Amino acid sequence: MKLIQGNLIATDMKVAIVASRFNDFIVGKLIDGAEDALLRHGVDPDNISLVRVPGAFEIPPAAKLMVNSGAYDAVICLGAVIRGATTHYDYVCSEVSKGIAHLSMETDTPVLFGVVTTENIEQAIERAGTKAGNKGYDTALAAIEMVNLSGEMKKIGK
Ligand SMILES: Nc1c(NC[C@H](O)[C@H](O)[C@H](O)CO)[nH]c(=O)[nH]c1=O
Ligand SMILES: CC(=O)[C@@H](O)COP(=O)(O)O
Repeated sequence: MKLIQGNLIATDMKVAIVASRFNDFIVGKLIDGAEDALLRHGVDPDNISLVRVPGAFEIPPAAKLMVNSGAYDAVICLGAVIRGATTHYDYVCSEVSKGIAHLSMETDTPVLFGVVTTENIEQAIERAGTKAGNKGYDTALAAIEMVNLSGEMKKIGK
């Protein structure tokens, strides 16, 4: 059986991070985690661009602009949506996940979903560098793997 998978080699990668400011106490930690993963896997700091948007709802349109620039090997989307007292949470989560998923399907550029969606602030803190790890780090690793995998899949049939 021929296994096709991506390595974690990132030395020549150009990466865009699109991160929302809402709940920045959490999102800032996700950005730190993503930057840590990228730098420790060899990405040049000058090849990382950070775009800040107001809230998670604004991530998909900003990510689309970064994809369409053609300047990046991957686009990492980071945010923190924490349930409040109304159904607003459900609509924001639904549209952000749908928007990022749709974008990832309409482009060959890997677009990664690093938006934590939690019932409360404690769950968000756990996923921003404490007992449940850092979802920003995890998402950046997935970006590196997908860029490598994309390169491998382009060799198929050649
Ligand atoms: N409640 C949260 C929001 N709400 C704001 C929206 O994302 C959007 O910016 C606004 O509706 C204007 O279009 N955003 C988050 O990222 N996290 C939340 O918990
Ligand atoms: C995820 C949200 O939009 C939420 O934080 C908004 O809070 P609320 O539902 O209390 O207005």
